[in-house]
Amino acid sequence: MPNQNSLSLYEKCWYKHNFKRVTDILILFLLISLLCYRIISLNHYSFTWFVALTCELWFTFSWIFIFTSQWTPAIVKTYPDRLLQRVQDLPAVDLFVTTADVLLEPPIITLNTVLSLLALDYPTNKLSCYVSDDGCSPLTLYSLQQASNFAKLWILFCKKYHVQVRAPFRYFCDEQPQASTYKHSTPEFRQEWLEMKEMYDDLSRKIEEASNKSNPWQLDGEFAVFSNTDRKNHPTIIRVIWGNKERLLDGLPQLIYISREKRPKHPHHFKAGAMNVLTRVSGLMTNAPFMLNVDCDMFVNNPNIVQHAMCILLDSIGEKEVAFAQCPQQFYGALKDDPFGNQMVMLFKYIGAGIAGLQGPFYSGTNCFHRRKVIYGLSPHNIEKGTSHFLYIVIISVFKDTVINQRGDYIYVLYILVLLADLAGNKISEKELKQIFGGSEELVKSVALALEGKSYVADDDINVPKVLDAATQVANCGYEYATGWGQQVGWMYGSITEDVQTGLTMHRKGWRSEMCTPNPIGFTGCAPNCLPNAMTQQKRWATGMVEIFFSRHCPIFATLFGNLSFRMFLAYMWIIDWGLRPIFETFYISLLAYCIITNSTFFPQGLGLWIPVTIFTIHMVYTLSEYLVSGLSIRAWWNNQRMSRIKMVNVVGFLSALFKLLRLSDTVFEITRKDENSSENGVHDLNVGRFTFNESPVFVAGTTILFMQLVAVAIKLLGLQPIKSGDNGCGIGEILCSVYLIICYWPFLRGIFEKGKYGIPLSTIYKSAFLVFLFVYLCRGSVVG
Ligand SMILES: O=c1ccn([C@@H]2O[C@H](COP(=O)(O)OP(=O)(O)O[C@H]3O[C@H](CO)[C@@H](O)[C@H](O)[C@H]3O)[C@@H](O)[C@H]2O)c(=O)[nH]1
Ligand SMILES: [Mn+2]
Repeated sequence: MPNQNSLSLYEKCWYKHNFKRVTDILILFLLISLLCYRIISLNHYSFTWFVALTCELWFTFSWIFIFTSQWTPAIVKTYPDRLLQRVQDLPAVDLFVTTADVLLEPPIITLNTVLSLLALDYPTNKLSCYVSDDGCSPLTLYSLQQASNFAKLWILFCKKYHVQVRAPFRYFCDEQPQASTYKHSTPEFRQEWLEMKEMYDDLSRKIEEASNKSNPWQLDGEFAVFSNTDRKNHPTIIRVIWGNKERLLDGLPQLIYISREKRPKHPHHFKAGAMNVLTRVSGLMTNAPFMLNVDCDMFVNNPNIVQHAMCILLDSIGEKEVAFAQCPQQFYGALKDDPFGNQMVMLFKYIGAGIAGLQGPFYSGTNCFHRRKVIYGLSPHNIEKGTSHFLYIVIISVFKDTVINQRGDYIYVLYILVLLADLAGNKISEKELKQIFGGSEELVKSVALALEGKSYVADDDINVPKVLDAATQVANCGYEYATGWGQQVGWMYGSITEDVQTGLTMHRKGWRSEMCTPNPIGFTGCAPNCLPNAMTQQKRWATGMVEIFFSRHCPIFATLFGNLSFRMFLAYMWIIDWGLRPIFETFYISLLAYCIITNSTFFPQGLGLWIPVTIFTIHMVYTLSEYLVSGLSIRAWWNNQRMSRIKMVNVVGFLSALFKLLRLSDTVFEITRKDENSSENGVHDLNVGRFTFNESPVFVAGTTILFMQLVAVAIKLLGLQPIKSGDNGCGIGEILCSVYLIICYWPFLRGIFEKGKYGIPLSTIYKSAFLVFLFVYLCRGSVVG
């Protein structure tokens, strides 16, 4: 029997989906045939054929991104029992929670997430929880203070009865304790259960009352700092809600509230900015070598999740190669049959596992365990970086003016410093550290120690003026000026999908990442539960991806000049394609309507028509079979098919990134609304899952597509198409596709005739009608012309 100490703490197993591979290759083959067909039938050459060829070329690329991403899926198995045998003294972990708006993210949700973190099955003296409040709300601070009183008893209760879900609102959502799920269903347990539930109800009532209090909130005593503050204009506020000076094993993990300074005209970089402040403040207070970050709605679903993640990060190989351990995102209270296509079950199952089998999962912004030193810019030791980094320096020098932002020269110097330091074996002098990490002596000291893998604690008691002053300094908005934060170190700036971009910089340096998927899964949160929220989230992602593609973080550079593996590059292109593909889809869909309106054709003729028909049929049948095999319904499959059409025309995301690139406007991080009981109140509601609309431009795009197809089909039915001599008029293929799109957009069609939130606003209808009028006019013009 092998020695326990020689066994690895986690294992990664690759597996094959043979049937999937065959289907994927078949589709690729058909796509390439279609391209060949286009090219050899150049005698049809026209503008429409050129547009069709370009779009189909892109769709083929898209397919390559997808199928290479899911070609070699892998699964990771972790062994926490081996970890506990081997590691006597578990490392400290700083827990970060971000919240930004008390209306969209009710404090009761944040509080539940915090409670679930405080109750983790991990030595409590090793945990410190930092809550960043970009909303600067006294209500959030108040809720956390109230929570800390409740937390002591809650933690005891959870540990005593091995509660799995430690977010009380989920645990108590049943009126009765579910006896079957607890071994300890004794009278004593039932009694304690009732007491805890009562206490939690009290707590939530208190917070609800405080939320409903008329404005302004009573700002006296401890809350006086919040008077005269605006969420966009206020000083730094840091409160140690619970310090654990003695570092008692059975105490409460430390709990710290931070609202970073905000001033108008100062860039705040949304979540990335908040994460960097959390990193610096925690660097001064606890400086744990590992950090977990979660969105305010992502509560712990497996109390042993830290041990599982540590198996990956402390493993002898993982230690040298793995930058972060990412837990998947799963959602509670899922609506039946996934009407808005945002549960992403299949996506995680196939592509998620596939990418995990490459250089590792993307960092997805939440549920992720990071190594502090990697966040501080360290590269893996065992990667040969000599030549590629030298090349990188040369390239950066050549493209300095175009690739690097306005603070060009300064950032450039920093770049070279970091790269040279990398080459010289990761030794950076204190002066250079100061240039990169900013002017705080204490922070620089703690960074130097963190980079060497040593811990640093300013003071046992974090609640003393010395520590708080230093922490306030690094949370102020001027601190980052002319430093490397957001450029070389910390969470990266420049894209509103800071997560993908930050993960990419790590992969570029040659780090790997691993998926951490114990059973039960580590975290659960809430997915958008109405169409406008789902579309806004999609739009944000699309924008962020385009921002990354057109920046110096573009994966093409990362694979050419960095250590991003080629297949990982294709995987990144798969996600970036969320932002690029809508453009091609929109052109393709418009082409369809154009051909019907002008009585022309862009589909292949004769036998060639079978190519797209076969691609479509195989794809539909195969995806359906995947859904059924995974135990999902036909309805769920259809909803996802439909939503992928509806979301893909979300060109608005692309356009807002384009406007930013052209410096016409700036992008905004629109926060996703979180609801405490997204499912419960919907179970008996027949309207749950029904499409609702608002004035958002994303609906103008959808309504325009629908009108376009309706007009096209009407023109065909009414025989208003121009007469064409010869046989190259519009055929059945175009009509069928158009009808298919109308079926996908059926909820929009209903929305035109509905009132209130179920109806598409008149202003949207007018805008779309105008656009379609223009489109038809131009189409007709092109025929006459
Ligand atoms: O200025 C801001 C904006 C957002 N947030 C926080 O960032 C988190 C993510 O926002 P959310 O609206 O929940 O984003 P999601 O739609 O869930 O987006 C996903 O994608 C984002 C990037 O677009 C990542 O940042 C998220 O972690 C990831 O869950 C939340 O906790 C917010 O409180 C801030 O702290 N400051
Ligand atoms: Mn979120």
